[in-house]
Amino acid sequence: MDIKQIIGEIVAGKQEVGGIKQVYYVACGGSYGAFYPAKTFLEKEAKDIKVGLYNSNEFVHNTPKAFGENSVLVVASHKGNTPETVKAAEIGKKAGVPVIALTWLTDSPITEHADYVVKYTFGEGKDIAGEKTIKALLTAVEALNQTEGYEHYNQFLDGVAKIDHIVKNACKHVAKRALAFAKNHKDDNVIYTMASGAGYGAAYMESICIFMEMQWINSSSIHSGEFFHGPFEITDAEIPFVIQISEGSTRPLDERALNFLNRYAKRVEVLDAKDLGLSTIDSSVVDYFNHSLFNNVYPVYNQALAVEREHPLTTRRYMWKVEY
Ligand SMILES: O=P(O)(O)OC[C@H]1O[C@](O)(CO)[C@@H](O)[C@@H]1O
Repeated sequence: MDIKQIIGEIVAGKQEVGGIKQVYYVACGGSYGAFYPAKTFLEKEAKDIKVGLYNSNEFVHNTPKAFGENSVLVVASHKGNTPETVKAAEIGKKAGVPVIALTWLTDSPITEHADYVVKYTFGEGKDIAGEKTIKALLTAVEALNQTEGYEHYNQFLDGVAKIDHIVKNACKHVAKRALAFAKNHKDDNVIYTMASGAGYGAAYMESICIFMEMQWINSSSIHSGEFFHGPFEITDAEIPFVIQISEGSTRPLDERALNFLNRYAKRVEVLDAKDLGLSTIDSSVVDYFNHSLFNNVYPVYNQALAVEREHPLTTRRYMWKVEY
């Protein structure tokens, strides 16, 4: 069953009780970040459907009161075995809420508590349109289109059809810059990321899953709009930033932050979605494709950084090794 059919079945099943009123996205770490575009999509485009994005353990211990007969729960876990995400799915299943599980390993614990299991693409040469981020977005787009209606549905599907090509070209485009970045930053003990809008999740993932988890470099993902409300005080010629300049409605926030960095910082890596080819996607929907672009361009930098620092991306000292 594809996502359109899954949502169709859920919508039909909820007709008697008043339809879908809330969609909850629940996951941890990289999977949590991948839900960011779906969350921002429903926040902005839906009039009647409410959306929640939760860390799994927060959802388990602080379950929203509205979670119930009008809800849909979408969980994601790459290997399907993160205990708090499995628990969140179990809570959904027990409450009779339809649970959609996005996972790469379909033979995993999370699938025991899922009504619908959706496998996504992953790894070398993957189809970007089949990734977790786009699958999650499609649950949001279908939920909206099949209830309130979504005027830019066709433009969105056209964006899905274009994203793989755009991302693969962009990765080639940054290859040289990524090598230079890796050389320039190999000895840094802090690198900040900055972003806004639907693409913010990519900056969050780069900070927590790559710089902190996989490279043991201090980091924080600063929201471009929030930069001027505290973080900008740490700016100087030595402090490194990676800034995402998004395409779409929040671009002015990113440009304002970049203008400031251009005056007071010296070590700024600019990832501009416009330069990277995202503008071929219709402006009515382009916001929601920033994440897929940035999140797939970062690995070109990450591989180069890992080689230069002689610190493989697979190295962990605590994760999956000790009790936590
Ligand atoms: O539940 P998932 O998606 O398998 O995530 C497990 C782990 O993978 C990461 O997303 C990346 O290693 C971590 O943040 C997280 O703890």
